[in-house]
Amino acid sequence: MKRDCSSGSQKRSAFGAGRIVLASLASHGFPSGYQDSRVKRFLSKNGLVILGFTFILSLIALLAVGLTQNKNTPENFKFGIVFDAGSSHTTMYIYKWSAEKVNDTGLVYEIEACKVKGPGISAFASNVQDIPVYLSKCMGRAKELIPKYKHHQTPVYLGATAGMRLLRMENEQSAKRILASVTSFLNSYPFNFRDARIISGSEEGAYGWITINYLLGKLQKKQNSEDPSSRKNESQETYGALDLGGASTQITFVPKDTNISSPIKFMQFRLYGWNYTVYTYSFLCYGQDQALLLKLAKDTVETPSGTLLDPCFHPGYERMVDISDLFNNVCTREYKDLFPFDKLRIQGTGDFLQCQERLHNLFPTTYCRYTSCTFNGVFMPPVHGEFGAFSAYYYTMKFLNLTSDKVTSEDMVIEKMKQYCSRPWKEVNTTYADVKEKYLSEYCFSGTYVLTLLQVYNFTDYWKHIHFMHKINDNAEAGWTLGYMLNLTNMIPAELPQPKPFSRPTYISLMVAFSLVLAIVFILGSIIFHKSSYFQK
Ligand SMILES: Nc1ccn([C@@H]2O[C@H](COP(=O)(O)OP(=O)(O)OP(=O)(O)O)[C@@H](O)[C@H]2O)c(=O)n1
Ligand SMILES: [Ca+2]
Repeated sequence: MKRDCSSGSQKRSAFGAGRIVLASLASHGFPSGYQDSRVKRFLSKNGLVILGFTFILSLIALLAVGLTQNKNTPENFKFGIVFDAGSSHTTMYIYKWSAEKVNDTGLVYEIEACKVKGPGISAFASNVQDIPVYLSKCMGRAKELIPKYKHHQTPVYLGATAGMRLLRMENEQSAKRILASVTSFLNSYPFNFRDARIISGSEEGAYGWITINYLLGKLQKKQNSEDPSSRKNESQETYGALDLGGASTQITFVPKDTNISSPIKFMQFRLYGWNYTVYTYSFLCYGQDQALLLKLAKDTVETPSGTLLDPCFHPGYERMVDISDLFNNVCTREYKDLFPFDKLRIQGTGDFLQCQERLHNLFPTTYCRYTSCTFNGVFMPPVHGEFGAFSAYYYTMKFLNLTSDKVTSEDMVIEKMKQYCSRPWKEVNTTYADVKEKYLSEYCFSGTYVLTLLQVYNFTDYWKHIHFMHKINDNAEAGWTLGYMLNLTNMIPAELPQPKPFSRPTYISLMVAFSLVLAIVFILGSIIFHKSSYFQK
């Protein structure tokens, strides 16, 4: 009882302002008790209406603020341009990604692969003045595809590979002049030009490895695995990378035993919170164009006659090669000799087994100072894991219809090659009239070369672990360029990005739920207060 009285008086005193209103109404001639109860009723009725109204308004405002803050605003995209200045040709890649999701993996898309018309950039040693015309078409394409207001913040890189490495060995000044001309031309565009340089063979191998594992989601998948032992799980393991160019070839993979003593320093990467120990090696002169020159040079030295019967070309195929072109090259220089002819006539015989025998001569494997070697006495740990084979590995095997996962053994490839090489050139040429003659005439050679190289690497009983690939998951082409850009723009963090505690829908739901609870508590409190003060009255 005592408690009730005291609470009633407290509540009445809280309405002190109401008393002043009552006093003024009383002075207008109403009996004060009557006026007091009417005003109280008015307040308790309309107070509830006002409170309810305010509650609905607040709820709408809260929802509006939450949704506006979190609504799907048009994504803010970023772009990056990388020129792959290879030995046989140059391609400009444009990549696009969402600025908000910069550190996630698999989110960068290749939106353009512009093939520069003409030879590789190293062919411009004596005509650097033609470089602007050479590159301008693809740069025009970049201006078209990237919104103007993004130009100044779009980085542009040019990386030159084995063709320029060979030119630098031959004539460093020429290589410098080419890069200077490229730099000044690319600098004249409104983009954010970063640099034009010759990348090393190890970089080429490592960035190719990063590219395919990024696109295959092998780096990010580990993010979801809390248990480090699950790294042993095959699906979590990285893919090795096999890249075959015109002038060099790279092999890169995480060896099974990373503790073996190695004369070559393994590369160490920390990506998304995991350490990787990676073996990579680049064989200069073992790209498929240089390997063909190497083979022809050796053949010419061994049987010096103006005509070469060549089992690596189709029967009926003929080609003339300048002796000066054949030997005026860093890769073949050691075979240079005086010949009584200045042109070599090649006549195809189309014999796969003989071709393979000759190609094996390019890979001396007897000499090895280490626990295991590949060829030329180069250390290489045993191949391990799955492999992605791209660039000329892919072009060649794709043409020969050998990229399917159903091709599970080397024998299947051998059978196909035997049959393909023996086909007369005339028939091949008419069947594939739409294929560039330079490529078409060499698929017997290059198919045999791919097979031989993989045998030398010891893939003979391991064929089913090779996956020939070009565009991965429709995102981007396999190659070193994407990995190069991801690295230079710091898009692959060393540590795992910290996830947000709540997803957006959870965040909004929690905000609404707690606001509702607050509002209900407030309304209930008000009702209880009004009721009790009313009854007390
Ligand atoms: N559709 C195609 C395209 C290219 N090629 C061959 O593939 C090789 C070049 O491969 P690529 O990866 O383009 O080499 P580059 O990058 O130019 O050379 P490198 O990496 O050695 O600098 C060349 O021998 C070319 O004839 C092919 O056989 N079929
Ligand atoms: Ca290449």
